[in-house]
Amino acid sequence: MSTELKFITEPKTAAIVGCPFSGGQPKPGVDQGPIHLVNAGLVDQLKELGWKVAFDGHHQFEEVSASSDPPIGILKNPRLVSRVSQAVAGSVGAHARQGQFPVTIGGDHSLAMGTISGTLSHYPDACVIWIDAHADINTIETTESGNIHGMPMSFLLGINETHIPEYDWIKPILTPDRLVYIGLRDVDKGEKMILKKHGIKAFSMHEVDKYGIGKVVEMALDHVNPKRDRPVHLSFDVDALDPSVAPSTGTPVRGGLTFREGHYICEAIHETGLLVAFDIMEVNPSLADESAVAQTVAVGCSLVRSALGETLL
Ligand SMILES: NC(=[NH2+])NCCC[C@H](N)C(=O)O
Ligand SMILES: [Mn+2]
Ligand SMILES: [Mn+2]
Repeated sequence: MSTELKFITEPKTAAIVGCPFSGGQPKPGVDQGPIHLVNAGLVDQLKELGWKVAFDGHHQFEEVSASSDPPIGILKNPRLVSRVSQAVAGSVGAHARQGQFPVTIGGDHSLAMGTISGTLSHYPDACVIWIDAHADINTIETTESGNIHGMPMSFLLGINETHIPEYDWIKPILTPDRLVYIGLRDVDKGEKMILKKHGIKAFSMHEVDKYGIGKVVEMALDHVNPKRDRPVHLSFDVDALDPSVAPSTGTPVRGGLTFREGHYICEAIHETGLLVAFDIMEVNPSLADESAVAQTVAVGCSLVRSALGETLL
């Protein structure tokens, strides 16, 4: 491994948190993402990098019947999404407390309510670097789709005006200055207003084009981690990558990160030594043909390896 991750205890252990879950959005298949990533050899690849790997199967989430989970406002599967993320928060938090490095594989991005809550339960001053085509910060008031995978940040920041008791378990301790985005290019009108109102820093594809990815990652770190002392949670939605690089995902948007730009982000953040958790989300193996699926799964695995210290030389 190139750099030591300073918050992680020896012998370095990566805990795979497999989350076969699709309830935060309507397209079936994204729940199969984690199974494909593990079947592609992710565990052995991380061992090859020098990690001990803890993986004892994918999460088995409780079932919540559709009839007992009617929409709240227009939010779909609100109780199910909440309970699943609460369970994930428990696992991620437990691994973090043991000094392990949780690698959460989704599943849709609503799961980040769980992963980030878990990280913050052990590292309350952690910052979040969110790599995505989307801001996923819609509130109960602004969401047009009602898909909760477009909303996790609003719950984590505590900026919803409407109170939904089911989500009371989320402690909104993340502050807007400890969140930064890279890769945005499909941001809803309401989300743009939220980003402005709270002064949340975002590097869209425009800034990636303008400054180059090296400078953008440096500026992003300077913003959320000026003294380079805060633990970093990196949440990576594969749709941040261009659809030519990662085609098998539910909400692809053209004009995305190249293969190298995506990997560079993971490598550079690993190099800080501050990384404490990584999510790879929104791989949907039932979208696109077989070779496109294999390509997307392979990219998912290689992003995880980069975040865990794989270097080119
Ligand atoms: N995790 C994702 N892929 N999110 C896509 C969100 C799309 C849209 N902004 C919505 O709120 O529905
Ligand atoms: Mn996205
Ligand atoms: Mn996302």
